[in-house]
Amino acid sequence: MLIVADENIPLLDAFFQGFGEIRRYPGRSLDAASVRDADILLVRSVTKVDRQLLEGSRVRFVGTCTIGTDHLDLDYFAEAGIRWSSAPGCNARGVVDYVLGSLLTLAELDGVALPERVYGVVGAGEVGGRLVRVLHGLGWKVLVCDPLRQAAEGGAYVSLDTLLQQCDVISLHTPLQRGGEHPTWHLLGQAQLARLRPGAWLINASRGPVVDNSALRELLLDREDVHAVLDVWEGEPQVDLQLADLCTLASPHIAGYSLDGRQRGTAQIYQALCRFLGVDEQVQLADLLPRPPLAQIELDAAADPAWALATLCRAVYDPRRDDADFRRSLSDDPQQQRAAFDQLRKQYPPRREIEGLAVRLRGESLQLAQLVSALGGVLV
Ligand SMILES: NC(=O)c1ccc[n+]([C@@H]2O[C@H](COP(=O)([O-])OP(=O)(O)OC[C@H]3O[C@@H](n4cnc5c(N)ncnc54)[C@H](O)[C@@H]3O)[C@@H](O)[C@H]2O)c1
Ligand SMILES: O=C(O)[C@H](O)[C@H](O)COP(=O)(O)O
Repeated sequence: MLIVADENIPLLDAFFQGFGEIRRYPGRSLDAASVRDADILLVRSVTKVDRQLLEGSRVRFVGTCTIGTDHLDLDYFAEAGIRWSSAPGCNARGVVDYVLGSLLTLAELDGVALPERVYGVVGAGEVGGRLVRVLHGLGWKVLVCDPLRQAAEGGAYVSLDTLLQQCDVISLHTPLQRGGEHPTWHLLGQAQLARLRPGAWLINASRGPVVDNSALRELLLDREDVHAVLDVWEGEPQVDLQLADLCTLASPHIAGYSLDGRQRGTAQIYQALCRFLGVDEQVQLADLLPRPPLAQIELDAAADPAWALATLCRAVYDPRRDDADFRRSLSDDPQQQRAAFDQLRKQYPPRREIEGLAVRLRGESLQLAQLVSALGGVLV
């Protein structure tokens, strides 16, 4: 069996070598010739997998080691009888950690207390749902907009208009949908952006085109009170340099790039492939994932909760490093800029997740215990 795979999928050998030959390619250069003889195709988000790529090939199964599926032509897969799998939720926690780290930075810049802000989460699936649970656990006020879940479940969801009107922080977690009943392409266009509250913070770690990037650039030129955090970009790896400059935090689509999340993505596709082939799983992620470098944190029960929150989050991950690396990489030469975007992602340093962080409390503090549990930490 021949497996053709994006070279940036971690643990390819560990999970897939038992199935046959693995041929690796840079994801952006995968073409019809490289996949023609493949039985199995394993990709990341940078490869458009459609009729043009697959027609005439032997590919029977496509696995994308990502949450997003907007790069897959699922209608074509159905027509051609090609089975597929994504990796739902694999790196959702990494995105939550990115949002938390961004909030901490924005709060310091604006001199505001995070519990006093009203949070708006757009899209409450794997990522947004986890974020809502963390924010609720911290006792902060959260409004959620998810018309699909609202229609399916009812409950306390609000419209995007209400969210924009009432929330100081807007965090976007929808898939990229160009059509259908609830399209998300330019969900935040000029009209919606103009409704951002004074001093609003906008975070987009979903897909670039969910926000009209030109409209956001114009807004930021006009509204110094607004902070934007962008991890994803319209047209990436090409980035609007002026927009990047106007963003308070900017990064090259790495919000979900925790080591755990990336390796989980591979593991989930391995499991899906085993199901497709009807074979038993031989490899377990738990045997491969290294121990986190931060073994444990000890907090005194008298610690200030705001300080404890920042300390716990930043001990694990601080997006300011990614912002700094990204800004250093930006170049007026478009080719160089695109290459640097991909390079930063390819060489992304190991980063772990806050969930599971072991925390010892010296003394008793219900407030700190609740904070640790809201973050997904484990009290030891
Ligand atoms: N930046 C990154 O590194 C990174 C990492 C992981 C996921 N993502 C992206 O984040 C997004 C969310 O991922 P997820 O795993 O939570 O997806 P998901 O499918 O689990 O959840 C998406 C939610 O959005 C809702 N939704 C759909 N259309 C909507 C609309 N018009 N308005 C409001 N809500 C709407 C859906 O009902 C669903 O509950 C995706 O675009 C994914 O590709 C980015
Ligand atoms: O969809 C996802 O899972 C994320 O956006 C993920 O971070 C994409 O990573 P990539 O496939 O571009 O390496």
